[in-house]
Amino acid sequence: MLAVVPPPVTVRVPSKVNLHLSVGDVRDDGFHELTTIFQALSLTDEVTVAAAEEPGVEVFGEGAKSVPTDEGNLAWRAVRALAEHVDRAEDIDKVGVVLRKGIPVAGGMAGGSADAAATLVGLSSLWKLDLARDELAQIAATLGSDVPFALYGGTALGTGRGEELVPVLSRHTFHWVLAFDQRGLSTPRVYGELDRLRADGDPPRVGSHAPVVEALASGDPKQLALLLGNDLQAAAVSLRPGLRRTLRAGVNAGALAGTVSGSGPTCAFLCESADAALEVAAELAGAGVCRTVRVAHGPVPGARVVGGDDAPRHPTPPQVHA
Ligand SMILES: C[C@@](CO)(OP(=O)(O)O)[C@H](O)COP(=O)(O)OP(=O)(O)OC[C@H]1O[C@@H](n2ccc(N)nc2=O)[C@H](O)[C@@H]1O
Ligand SMILES: Nc1ncnc2c1ncn2[C@@H]1O[C@H](COP(=O)(O)OP(=O)(O)O)[C@@H](O)[C@H]1O
Repeated sequence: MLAVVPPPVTVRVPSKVNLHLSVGDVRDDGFHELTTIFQALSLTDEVTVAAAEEPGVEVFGEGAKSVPTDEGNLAWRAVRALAEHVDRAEDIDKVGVVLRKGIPVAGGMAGGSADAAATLVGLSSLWKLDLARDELAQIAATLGSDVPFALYGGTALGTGRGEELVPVLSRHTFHWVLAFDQRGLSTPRVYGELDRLRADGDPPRVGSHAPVVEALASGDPKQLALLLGNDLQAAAVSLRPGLRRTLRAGVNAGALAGTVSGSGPTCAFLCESADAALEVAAELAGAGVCRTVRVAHGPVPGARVVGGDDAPRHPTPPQVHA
């Protein structure tokens, strides 16, 4: 009898920007207590999970050369974690994962976390596991602090180490320009630099997240722009001083405000409209302060199946290269 091979499953998964990131004390487990507001953006990765004779991960696209393809890849860790969760560890020898990256690697936009979340969704579909998203989120949290958010997407308040999520009402669509830097920044290094800055002095801290929640409900980008804040920004700028110039250039190009995304070095600029974002992107691309510029909008949904390999592809967001 012929074995029935299930068709490959492709999952599209968003990046994120932290609209507000308040870093508290270091906990006993080495993680920092966070209060953050995530927004999922239309800059995405696509992850295909398939039954394969050769198991493993292949990576294409943005920054592919710097992504590990061994056990260090978060997508592969997701395969292992899900397989162990459903008692099918022996079956991972028949799983292949292909990553098509649009999210910059080590860019502060949670690309690796996105791939892990997409792999959980893709493999549970391939294996017809019918697991609730909340169950996947529990596995996701073991893989990284940002992984649960990539499953849900939208706009959410994250607490704990970032993995405890509550949705936040966000009216309308916000338009962003993203400036990718030449090289990535390591997340643990940026948290370490913040600890060092705080030991030496008192870098400014963002206030309460409550006004950000109100601005999101109002849907007014001008109101939100005044409130963007990130405690990790000082640390990212300390490690990569050129980011100061990038942040200035985005605002000079007409953005309402700019922020370092998470641990950086990607800078995210909030714009008044989709047209304004295209204008800011074009001007920023010409300013010579970053490697590449992209436009994106948010909020968008979390990791979701878009079909098999031959399913029609959605257009990627317009891209402007520096
Ligand atoms: C900074 C943020 C903001 O959303 O995102 P990125 O900029 O990396 O995308 C996150 O806190 C990153 O989350 P994620 O990248 O999943 O981090 P994890 O793998 O869980 O942890 C990597 C390392 O970051 C530090 N870490 C992470 C989260 C946290 N609440 N406190 C920490 O101190 C720890 O040094 C940890 O060993
Ligand atoms: N699937 C993946 N995509 C990108 N990076 C990955 C992946 N799996 C593991 N990594 C490693 O994780 C590091 C952080 O990657 P990423 O999630 O893109 O950045 P950030 O934590 O800044 O949002 C990378 O430098 C890379 O070595």
